[in-house]
Amino acid sequence: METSGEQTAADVWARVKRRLRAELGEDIFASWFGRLELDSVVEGCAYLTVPTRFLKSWIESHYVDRVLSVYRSEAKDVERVVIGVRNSLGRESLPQRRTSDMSRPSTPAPMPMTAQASEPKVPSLALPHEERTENSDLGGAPLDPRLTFESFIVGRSNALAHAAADRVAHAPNGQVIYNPLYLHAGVGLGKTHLLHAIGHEMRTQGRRVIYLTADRFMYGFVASLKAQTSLAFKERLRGIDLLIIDDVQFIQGKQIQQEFGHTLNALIDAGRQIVIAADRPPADLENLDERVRSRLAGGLVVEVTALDEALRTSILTTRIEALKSIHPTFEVGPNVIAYVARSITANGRDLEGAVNRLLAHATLTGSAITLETAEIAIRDLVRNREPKRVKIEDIQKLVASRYNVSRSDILSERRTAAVVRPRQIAMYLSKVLTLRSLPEIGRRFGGRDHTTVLHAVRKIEKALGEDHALSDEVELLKRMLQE
Ligand SMILES: Nc1ncnc2c1ncn2[C@@H]1O[C@H](COP(=O)(O)OP(=O)(O)OP(=O)(O)O)[C@@H](O)[C@H]1O
Repeated sequence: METSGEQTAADVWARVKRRLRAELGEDIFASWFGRLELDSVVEGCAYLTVPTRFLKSWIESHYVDRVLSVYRSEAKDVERVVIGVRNSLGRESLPQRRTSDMSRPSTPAPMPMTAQASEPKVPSLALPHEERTENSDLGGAPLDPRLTFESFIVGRSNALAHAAADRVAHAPNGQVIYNPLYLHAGVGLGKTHLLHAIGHEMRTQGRRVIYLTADRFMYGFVASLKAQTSLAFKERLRGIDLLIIDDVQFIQGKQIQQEFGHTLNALIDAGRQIVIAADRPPADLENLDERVRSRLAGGLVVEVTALDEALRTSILTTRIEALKSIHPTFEVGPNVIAYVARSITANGRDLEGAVNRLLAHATLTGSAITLETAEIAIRDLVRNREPKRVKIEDIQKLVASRYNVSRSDILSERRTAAVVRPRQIAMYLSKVLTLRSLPEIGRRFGGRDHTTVLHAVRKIEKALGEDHALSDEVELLKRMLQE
């Protein structure tokens, strides 16, 4: 049931979006804010979500101050804006596990899927009440009760990471081993799962554990700076046994990085265990200072590689078995499991989504899952994984909106610097992201000659090697176009 409070927050959010659209213009708004949604407003913090990490990092690095100031002009009590990524398949959809920890709020059992199945409810970013203690004072995020060692399936790709996590979590006499333990992997391969598992395990041993995402670390620090309690923040972190930081690649801002470095040093020197996860190895964390990178690399660095078919099959089988305790009639034959394991290769999150889609079909049709129904049920997940075809028109639109020119400027004869550079970038992106030939690209850029396109491509290639900011920018544009 909606409360009037929720309605007010939704009204404010609608006004914020209207203002952003008016201030930034339709193009920019549609490119970056069209999929930004309000999750909740808790204690002066507006939690907003977007569907991809890329959008999150883009908005954070380019627009977060703007969003906050517009928000504040509509709602004075909002002091912070935190942007999270909506889990595309929703963590809620994990099977409910029986845990001994009955004090935690139980998580809803998997929902039968309906037409909204592919866009399930966004998990709330707000902390459950039980977690609003020491953990929330430090900006800590709750641990998901479902992400435990018991529910983690070990296979070739994650055996080393699992063994290291297990050793850290079960170290005798609170010993500190591999400090920091640094896990890295692509999206959805189980890093967060292992971090939470370590956290749960150490909490059950009565150890003091703080789990922070990079956002929470940054906002925790900024908030305590504002309140002039940064010393206390550091000191309190030093009083814990285990600090877990997830998605460390998102830590940005000079002062925050420094603080992060100090915190690492202080905790490691004080013999506290640190466990970190990121989407890349320490050496590739371009945002971070060299000293911090080498500190991160100084413990044990382990990569989780892509889930192989045997592991995918085990994850699917275990999930389906777990769901059967709630939906006893849910039957999925080994041939269907094998088909799903072969088709969904990307990550654990998509496997979870596939199982939920199978459950939805089984529940809605009341019949057993066959290969044909499985194929229909997971079609969108399989299709989404095919590399996206990028259109030149989309490149032109995106680049134009990014550089505040119009698409017709890009196609025009105009030769002012404000137009030439974006045009060259758009040509370069067309060359590297599409299969079009140089003459074809030239034709689509207002009927230009192929040598003009070649010149633009070479020019941008050269500039990318010399200008890091440009190279980051172009990389972001590429990712945005390919998402
Ligand atoms: N080995 C595994 N056993 C069981 N579940 C797994 C395993 N690997 C991944 N999963 C599941 O896949 C989903 C995604 O995993 P997780 O959130 O840990 O990924 P991640 O590597 O942290 O991804 P991201 O970088 O997007 O945060 C979770 O539901 C997790 O439980």
